[in-house]
Amino acid sequence: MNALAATNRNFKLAARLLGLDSKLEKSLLIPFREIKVECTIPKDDGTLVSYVGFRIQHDNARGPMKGGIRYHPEVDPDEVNALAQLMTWKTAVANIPYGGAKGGIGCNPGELSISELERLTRTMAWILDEYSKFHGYSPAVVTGKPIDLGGSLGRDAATGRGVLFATEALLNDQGKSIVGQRFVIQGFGNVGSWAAQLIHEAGGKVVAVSDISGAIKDKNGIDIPSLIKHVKEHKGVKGFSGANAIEPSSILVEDCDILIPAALGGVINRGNANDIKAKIIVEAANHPTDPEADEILSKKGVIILPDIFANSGGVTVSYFEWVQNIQGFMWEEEKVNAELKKYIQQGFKDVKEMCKTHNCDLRMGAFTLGLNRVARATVLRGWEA
Ligand SMILES: NC(=O)C1=CN([C@@H]2O[C@H](COP(=O)(O)OP(=O)(O)OC[C@H]3O[C@@H](n4cnc5c(N)ncnc54)[C@H](OP(=O)(O)O)[C@@H]3O)[C@@H](O)[C@H]2O)C=CC1
Ligand SMILES: O=C(O)CCC(=O)C(=O)O
Repeated sequence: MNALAATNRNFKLAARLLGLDSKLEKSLLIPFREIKVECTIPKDDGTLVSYVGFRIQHDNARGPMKGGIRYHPEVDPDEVNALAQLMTWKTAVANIPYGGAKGGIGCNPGELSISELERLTRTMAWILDEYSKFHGYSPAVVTGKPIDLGGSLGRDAATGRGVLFATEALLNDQGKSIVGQRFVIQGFGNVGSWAAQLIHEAGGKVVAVSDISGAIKDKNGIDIPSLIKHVKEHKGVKGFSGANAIEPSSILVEDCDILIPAALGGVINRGNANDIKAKIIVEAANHPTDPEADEILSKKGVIILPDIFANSGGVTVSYFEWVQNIQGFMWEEEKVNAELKKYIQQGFKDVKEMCKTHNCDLRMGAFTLGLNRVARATVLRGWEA
């Protein structure tokens, strides 16, 4: 099932649980605005190359439409649409004053030089610069900026740290702690590597990890600081001497207590769901689990902390960055992390409350929470059937 069909299905299930008015339901599903552009840029060798880009703004009932940009050769409008919609529910679950949006550019960023990348998009600092050329210096218009240009301390680690806090909230609810839990992590980029490092520091055992270069395993727990050093030097987990190489395709079905997909969408599907051994899945990636897999995993008793809650640490600290820019006052990293913890703990309580009210799993708890908040804001702003 493609990302949009899967997201729409979850949306419709949640709308039914909430008993949402059918016209309101339809209006919440349709994106506010979809933009497609062709970016033609000169390559470093002087030839011209064209890339397609999308920006989908899904909903602004609760505030400005917020969301990142995905650079991937196979990015398509349906996927960006699904990701934009997920941002609307995610910002509502996190209870931050934003709507949802997402961008996508059909390119392989690894194949572009720094100057080609700047010509194509301009990254966060370049976006700030471009906007400021026309409107005056405006740091709050973009988040994820370098610290020197008004970025927030703690933003780099925020999604991984949020994953840790979300996992702790669930384990505490079960009367357990992170100490000694065995984790498998797919993806060792920004989110996966920070999650691994923070879980390791908190006493969890990361027993297997993968990235595009390969996969490694040590059932006694991988030394994550040494692995991070290795990845910096060798550009991937492959060849790390402190663990054994395993088949990358087996990463999701490795023996563990908690599985963290932190790479791509759609990786947990009916092809592998039956073989998953984890008792808990924490969705650090966006939409890693297909609805068919959701059903299989639910029958197996696997608990899933859904993406729109589990990976909300990133956009929450982006919100803190925006707040700091507007205040003109930079917070200490301890404050950023402490505030993030409060938001994630409150989010978990709110999701659980919806699970109780609607007798549903955590994914539907999060979807009903997000939808309900956006629906309320829409009606309060004067929506008429
Ligand atoms: N960054 C953020 O703040 C947020 C990110 N997310 C989501 O988290 C996920 C990861 O994002 P992020 O860490 O920022 O991205 P990165 O690009 O930094 O990292 C992605 C990681 O996944 C690896 N990877 C790619 N393909 C595969 C594959 N087939 N098998 C195993 N590993 C693979 C990459 O390997 P390699 O490096 O070798 O290419 C890399 O280690 C995405 O779904 C993103 O949407 C969600 C919320 C916020
Ligand atoms: O920090 C941001 O605003 C981007 C967050 C995002 O794109 C996501 O949560 O998927």
